[in-house]
Amino acid sequence: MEDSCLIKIDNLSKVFRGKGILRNDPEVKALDNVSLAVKKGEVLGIIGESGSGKTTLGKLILGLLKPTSGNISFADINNNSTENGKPVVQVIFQDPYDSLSHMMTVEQLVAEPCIIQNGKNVDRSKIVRALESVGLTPVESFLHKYPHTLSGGQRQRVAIARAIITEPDMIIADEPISMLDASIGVDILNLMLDMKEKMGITFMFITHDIAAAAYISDNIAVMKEGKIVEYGSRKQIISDCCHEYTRSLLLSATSGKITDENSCFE
Ligand SMILES: Nc1ncnc2c1ncn2[C@@H]1O[C@H](COP(=O)(O)OP(=O)(O)OP(=O)(O)O)[C@@H](O)[C@H]1O
Repeated sequence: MEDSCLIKIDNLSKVFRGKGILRNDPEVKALDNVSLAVKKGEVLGIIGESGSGKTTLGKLILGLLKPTSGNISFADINNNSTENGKPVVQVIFQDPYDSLSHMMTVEQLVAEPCIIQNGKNVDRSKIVRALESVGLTPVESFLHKYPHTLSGGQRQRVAIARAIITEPDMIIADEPISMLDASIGVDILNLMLDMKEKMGITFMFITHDIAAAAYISDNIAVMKEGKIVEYGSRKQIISDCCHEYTRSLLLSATSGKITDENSCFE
């Protein structure tokens, strides 16, 4: 694996077997021979319509699903946060209300991933730092709150604080802004960019919204029916895409308003 590479995916396929009592529902080939490299420190946008296999790809990287065939290799990171030298990969989901326990305070929610990872309590200062980094300040006013008392954007910030407290090498953000108002969504994208710059975190940004992908990504992979149909730098995908499907996503998303100058959200 090249030094610049954090994760290398080779010929990865995932077939979901038929469900139903007799397992006679048709098989679904959710991922079809996908090869892709995630580079250290980049934001890699994964875009495609519903059902194109984006979430399945994320779940395979996270180890939540087993591939039908193919291989995922991880760079040897040798940091202190893992025993096996593999990069720490965390996830942020679409619906922060669903992914956060309603019975836990913000302090407990942010501490939990560290307790699971290390089996011991977390320094309060670490929780405070994580909340500060995601802009939930003054921290004291958030520590004892429950998720239902927070706005959607604040809940997503708690979800991000939960991810960063484990000092991840990479975060898979699966449609993290699709349930938020546009301006709050841009704040979350800017927060992710900030974390990339300041903490060196690599992001895989899964979205059906090519405008959001264009705003934040260094490179973009376009998925259709389980395959990557086009891959390139943000500039190549926005200004010089080759595939008809990418062109149709660009047109339908913005009526042609996306440019290579990050202007889609301005
Ligand atoms: N556990 C499962 N069992 C059977 N089929 C599944 C399962 N998970 C996903 N699929 C199917 O695999 C295909 C890809 O799904 P996936 O969720 O990866 O797509 P997606 O691009 O993330 O879509 P969305 O944006 O709607 O989440 C779809 O046809 C979906 O119905």
